[in-house]
Amino acid sequence: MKTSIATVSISGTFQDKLAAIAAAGFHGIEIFEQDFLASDLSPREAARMVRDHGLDITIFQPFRDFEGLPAPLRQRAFSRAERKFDLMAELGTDLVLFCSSVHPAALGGIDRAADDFRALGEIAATRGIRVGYEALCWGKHVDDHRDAWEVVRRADHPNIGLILDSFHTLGRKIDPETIRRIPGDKIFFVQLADAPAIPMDLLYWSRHFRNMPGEGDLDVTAFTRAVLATGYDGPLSLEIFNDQFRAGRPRLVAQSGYRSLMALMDQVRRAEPSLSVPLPNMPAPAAVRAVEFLEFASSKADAAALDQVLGAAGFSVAGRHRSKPVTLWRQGAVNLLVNTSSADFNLTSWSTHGTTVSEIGLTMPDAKDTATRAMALGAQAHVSAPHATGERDFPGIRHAGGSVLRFLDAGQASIWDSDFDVTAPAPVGIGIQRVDHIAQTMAYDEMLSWSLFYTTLFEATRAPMVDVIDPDGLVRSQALQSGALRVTLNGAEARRTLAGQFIEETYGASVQHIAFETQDIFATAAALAARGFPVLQIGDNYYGDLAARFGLPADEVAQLQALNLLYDEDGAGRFWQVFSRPLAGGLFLEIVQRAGGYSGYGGPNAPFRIAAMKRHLRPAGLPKR
Ligand SMILES: O=C(O)c1ccc(O)c(O)c1
Ligand SMILES: [Mg+2]
Repeated sequence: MKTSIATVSISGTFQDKLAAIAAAGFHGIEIFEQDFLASDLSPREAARMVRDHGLDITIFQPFRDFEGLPAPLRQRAFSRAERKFDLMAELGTDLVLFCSSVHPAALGGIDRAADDFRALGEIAATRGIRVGYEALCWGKHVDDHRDAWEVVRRADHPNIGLILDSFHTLGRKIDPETIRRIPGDKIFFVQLADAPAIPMDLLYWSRHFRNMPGEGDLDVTAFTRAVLATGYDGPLSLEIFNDQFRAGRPRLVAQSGYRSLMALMDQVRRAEPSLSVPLPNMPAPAAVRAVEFLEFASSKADAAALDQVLGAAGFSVAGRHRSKPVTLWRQGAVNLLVNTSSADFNLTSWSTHGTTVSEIGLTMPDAKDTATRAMALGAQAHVSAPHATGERDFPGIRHAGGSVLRFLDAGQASIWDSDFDVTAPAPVGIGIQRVDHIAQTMAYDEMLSWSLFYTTLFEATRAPMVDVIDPDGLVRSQALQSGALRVTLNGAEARRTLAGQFIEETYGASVQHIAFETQDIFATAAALAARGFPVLQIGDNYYGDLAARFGLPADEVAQLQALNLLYDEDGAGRFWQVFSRPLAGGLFLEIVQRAGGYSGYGGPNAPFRIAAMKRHLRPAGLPKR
């Protein structure tokens, strides 16, 4: 099976696109005519450039408004087609996509269209060209793959075949099972795209909101299963029209395309084992057992401030790494590592971002399996510096903002025995028991990619995306959960938002805050205040509104206010939060309590929290910028 992606899916010049697509591991590209025309390459130069990147041209597209035209428009459409066949000869490609007509003068009738394609097939045959017909779901007369197939069937010409595009089938809610009755050898090409379930005009939805399979809400897996059940063994090609991708980083978008195709094929194979899916086996996705540790990259001088905050949050030093200047801070089941090494990856991370979360250690049912799956999905391995004797090498991959995800084994001896001298007994602490969630900040146009990263690598679920109102712009938040791991991805569209500032000031660090869980937030918050933890002060207006919204008794509101706690409820339960002020670099901490199965993240409180942080960052008395 060949993997392919349309040039329209990736931003940049023709050359940028090719470089990103080749680096991501695709076999071929669909040349979207506009992308070629906009370059100043001759067809032969373009073809050479494609070959030099080790890629094939899988198809040339689109040719519009061909079938069903009356004379003299019909003759003109044929000569237009012949000119494109000339161009294809120079490009060295033999397959072209004709999409169903939207021409105002086009006449309906399956037989009329079939006659046009049969005549075209005769011309194409003399040039060794094959023509595929695709139903655009907004086509004037043909808007359904079943009608397009009927046109192809009646054209009855070896050089005329069908092209299927998951968007046009699924976007129009056509049952993909109907594909199973089409003979596989008459399907010339297959395009894949997903899209979020937002009701809107089909054409507009298609041209702006498509995304990679797995990033949206369409059942691309069912579509692909039906396609492969026909015996089709041609390319599977991503054709994604998306405004963010057009503006995004070519390499990241191409990588997520590759990841989405691999994960899709893996899903297809697992759902329908009788299908032949020509792809090497990869281990199944697993749920995260535990967030085993978070590691901060810092320096000797910078770590002092962090140490102070961790101490005030009830953590204490429980041990040290055997061979590196890494301190283990513990409380409950939370392990925080503070690395002050002036070498290797730690130095790179700290000098790029300042004190930053450089590694997240996750305990998996089988660490090697997770790492193998990550690599099969196109992840980059993180190569560690040589280890001292006795220390183990845990597989790691590159993650957002240049950080590392490290996989540890549930079954094996613990890293705390092999790599650390754990000296102190389990510290008492102030009630923090585990990591509740990790909040990662990124540019808005990277959110879909990182969300796909989690949902394809792990057995994970994603919540609906929510909007968070920052006084200076909108931040989108996407929560994901895999077993014990909860993450929130925050996408900053505006630079002056707190999230946008964080990205700018840390040169693109990822983890903006870590939330810990306690079972008694009132006791924990009181201890924080007593220990000099830099608690974020929440404005009085918030508490007035809280009393009104939830009908809380006055003494309870007063207690929340005294401790600077934020409060929320959902259908299931109750939720309390307390935040630190932004620490140097903008990183901050949160402590939460969940009761009765509350599953959110206090979204309604975010605007108040952000406003309070901004007041803190811009203290009264300083001139406004
Ligand atoms: O939006 C379009 O016009 C368009 C063009 C070619 C395609 O393959 C397609 O799916 C859509
Ligand atoms: Mg298409």
